[in-house]
Amino acid sequence: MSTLIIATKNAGKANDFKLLLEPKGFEIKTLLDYPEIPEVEETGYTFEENARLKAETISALLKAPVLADDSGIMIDALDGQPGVFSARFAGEPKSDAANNAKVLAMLGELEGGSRQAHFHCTLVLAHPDKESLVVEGKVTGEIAQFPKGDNGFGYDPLFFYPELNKTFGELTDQEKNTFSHRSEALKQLDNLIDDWFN
Ligand SMILES: O=P(O)(O)OP(=O)(O)OP(=O)(O)OC[C@H]1O[C@@H](n2cnc3c(O)ncnc32)[C@H](O)[C@@H]1O
Ligand SMILES: [Mg+2]
Repeated sequence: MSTLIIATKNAGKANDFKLLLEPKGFEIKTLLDYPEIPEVEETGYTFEENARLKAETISALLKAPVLADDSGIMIDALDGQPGVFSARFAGEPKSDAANNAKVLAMLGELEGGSRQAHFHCTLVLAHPDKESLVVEGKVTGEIAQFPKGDNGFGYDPLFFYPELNKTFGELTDQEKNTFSHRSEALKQLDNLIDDWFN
């Protein structure tokens, strides 16, 4: 079985990756299993720059294959904000509740059609001796008028997905991992990963 280290400390993402990759035969570890690894500063201005920073830095340190995810939510009415700054949109310390409250306050009374948004995910798979692989995925929806559902993490309770008439916070793990930006990106990676590993 191949071990794959995910360069994340986000328990919600870690859960998504375990559900998506363990059935494919990978043993998944995350930075929660390597507390000695220092924080990688996300100094990039694009998802790809940040995902590369996380994957390539940790892969060099651990001398092992490492997958990193940089993701976020982009809201049309806010010119794509919070985007790359999604994790800390409402400042430090990072708080999902404060981020969601800030988004709702900024959108105010805007109606459904004007609340379009999408989640974006860039994945970078790095190896000390190989060119990194880069893939991406997205999913489109709307920002709900108020948070709904306790599942998932981050902006999931605000992200209304019209196809299922539910927010991502109301989806089961399996539903989220069928339709999410992360699963879209992993489908792209799936076509490439076997060749890359061998
Ligand atoms: O960098 P790592 O350690 O992976 O964890 P992070 O939470 O800081 O992750 P990012 O830098 O990629 O920031 C992504 C933010 O975008 C939001 N986000 C990304 N994917 C999401 C998802 O599937 N559901 C809800 N919110 C999501 C959430 O607020 C994340 O904190
Ligand atoms: Mg981060």
